[in-house]
Amino acid sequence: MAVNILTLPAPAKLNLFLHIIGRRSDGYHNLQTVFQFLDYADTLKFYTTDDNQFDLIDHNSQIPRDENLVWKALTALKKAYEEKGIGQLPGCSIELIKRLPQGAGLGGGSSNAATALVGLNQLWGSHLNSTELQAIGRKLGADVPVFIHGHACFAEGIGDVFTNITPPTPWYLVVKPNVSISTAALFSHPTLQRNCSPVTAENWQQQKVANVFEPVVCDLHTEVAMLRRALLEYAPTRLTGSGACLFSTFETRQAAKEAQQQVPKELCSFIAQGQNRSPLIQTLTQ
Ligand SMILES: C[C@@](CO)(OP(=O)(O)O)[C@H](O)COP(=O)(O)OP(=O)(O)OC[C@H]1O[C@@H](n2ccc(N)nc2=O)[C@H](O)[C@@H]1O
Ligand SMILES: Nc1ncnc2c1ncn2[C@@H]1O[C@H](COP(=O)(O)OP(=O)(O)O)[C@@H](O)[C@H]1O
Repeated sequence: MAVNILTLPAPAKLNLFLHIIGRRSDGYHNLQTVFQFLDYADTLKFYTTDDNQFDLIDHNSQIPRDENLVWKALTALKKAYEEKGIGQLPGCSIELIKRLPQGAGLGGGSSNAATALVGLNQLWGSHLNSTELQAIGRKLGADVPVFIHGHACFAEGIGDVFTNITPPTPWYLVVKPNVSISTAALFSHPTLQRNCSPVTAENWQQQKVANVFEPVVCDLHTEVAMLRRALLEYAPTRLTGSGACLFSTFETRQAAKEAQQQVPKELCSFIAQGQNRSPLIQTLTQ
């Protein structure tokens, strides 16, 4: 009989701002951004298996197993353990319970991958440290390392070099317009601003920062532009990552709730509080 041995959250992130400061020879872009985690998450449940095999149980994401970042993380970590000469890993089945919308700029897939790496590493004997897990995660996606890092931070490089910060923890109303956005297509869009003046971990809040994807996404999708204008009536509002989610910032949950009531019902939306540490890391260090 399969036994549940570990349950971990895979939280959403917001990019409080996002600047591109240059293009790299490998096709990636050098960014500056601030990552903050939310208390809103997918869940990964880890089970023992009777036959010592590996499996992914995924009832609602519709992603083929081989393309699922949880499966890719499991495969990559198994390989790293084998390379270290640590053989005969205990079988394990991971159940993925999704709440985060996809293609949302909330990093759901990356967060799932990071949580799988951290959880499996714990189950298999914690042979890799955070830096080693981040190196494996980076190959799965630029956004994976920050979820392993686990602290709110100012990030540079491709989004994988971190300086911890303590941003305020307001309430966010997060709204996903009904549009689908490809991160890769946006990074190669001709009108994207790629030469922002650098800011620092110390001064970004005093500078006029923005998300460079926001004007491009609003030009491509009028529904995002309209929703942004509507939300701006209630609170400061910005795109997270490459979209499509917008987030509005409130001092109280009540104020966020009142604004949520004005958002058209067909748009998926939720209220979450900003966190200075990822709920995943909080769980592991309690
Ligand atoms: C824009 C951000 C901001 O946090 O988030 P999302 O909108 O995805 O949430 C990330 O940089 C997205 O990271 P992630 O989604 O992991 O990117 P990857 O899978 O590694 O790459 C997807 C595509 O984006 C491009 N890419 C990504 C990161 C980066 N610093 N420069 C890039 O040019 C890559 O060339 C690739 O074509
Ligand atoms: N477990 C997963 N959860 C969400 N998306 C996944 C997962 N595995 C693979 N993906 C793929 O990753 C892409 C980006 O998803 P996600 O990380 O949610 O992006 P974003 O931060 O851009 O919203 C999705 O289009 C999806 O096809």
